[in-house]
Amino acid sequence: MLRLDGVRLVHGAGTPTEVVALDHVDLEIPAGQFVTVVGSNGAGKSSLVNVVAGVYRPTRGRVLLGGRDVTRLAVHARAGAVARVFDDPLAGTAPDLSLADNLALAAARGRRRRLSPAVTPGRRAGMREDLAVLGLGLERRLADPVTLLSAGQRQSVTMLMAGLRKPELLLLDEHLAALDPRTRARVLDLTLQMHERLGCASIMITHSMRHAIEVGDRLLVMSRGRVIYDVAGPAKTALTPSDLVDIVSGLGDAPSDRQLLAG
Ligand SMILES: Nc1ncnc2c1ncn2[C@@H]1O[C@H](COP(=O)(O)OP(=O)(O)OP(=O)(O)O)[C@@H](O)[C@H]1O
Repeated sequence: MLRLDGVRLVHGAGTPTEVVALDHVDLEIPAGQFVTVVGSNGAGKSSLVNVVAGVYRPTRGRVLLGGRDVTRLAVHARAGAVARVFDDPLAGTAPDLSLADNLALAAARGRRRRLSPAVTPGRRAGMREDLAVLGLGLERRLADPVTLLSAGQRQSVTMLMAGLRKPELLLLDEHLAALDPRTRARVLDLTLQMHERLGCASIMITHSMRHAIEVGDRLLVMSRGRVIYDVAGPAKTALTPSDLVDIVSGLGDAPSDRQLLAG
């Protein structure tokens, strides 16, 4: 379970370029829940994920993971519990290392490093099995540097790597954005299978209104650093993309920033 208590994040505090990226964010996401997040540019979606991942320390408030206060833990210190997939398919893997080495590094993430051969024959067999599940023939390419793989193949491998450490939390930062429609559908399937298998909490940032509505259990809309709309169940599935565009752009039924401030 992920919990944010009164999280505020200010960049450049006290300078002329001060920006309040997150403000009064209170959020609980139980294990097993898949949450989609939408909002216009600059709404605070990446800031939310960055605070949860430990990239930024909140100016105020707390972040709890599995009941543990991780607010002051650095990215590497929570890497065993939090996995993240970025929008750039090239960001999640080390390009010059082989597929096998990338998988070995991912499996070791968040663990104490030991001086032992990274890829034993036994581990190689396990990697082939894991890769075969992707259905991309990558189980025959363990020795290839990942730079030879297509964007969709790399993002699929990144998803696989994210799941290897059995994280409590999966952060998906527009991870489908750079993919063509067919690959996008395949990586989304893989994402949902992984979420089910891990039983973790997942947060998926998207600019696709259709995905935001159709995927997952709960939908959050962010605006100016706040969660202004939080919907689940039948009310979520009843939304249309056009309703959601209205809410995101401040024309719909979500409470306005003015109402939130008043309340
Ligand atoms: N490192 C930083 N330094 C200063 N300001 C920042 C920094 N990171 C984000 N911001 C500002 O914080 C606000 C929220 O940005 P954030 O990236 O979280 O928005 P977003 O909803 O993810 O937007 P997008 O959809 O464009 O990615 C913006 O005004 C942004 O310019």
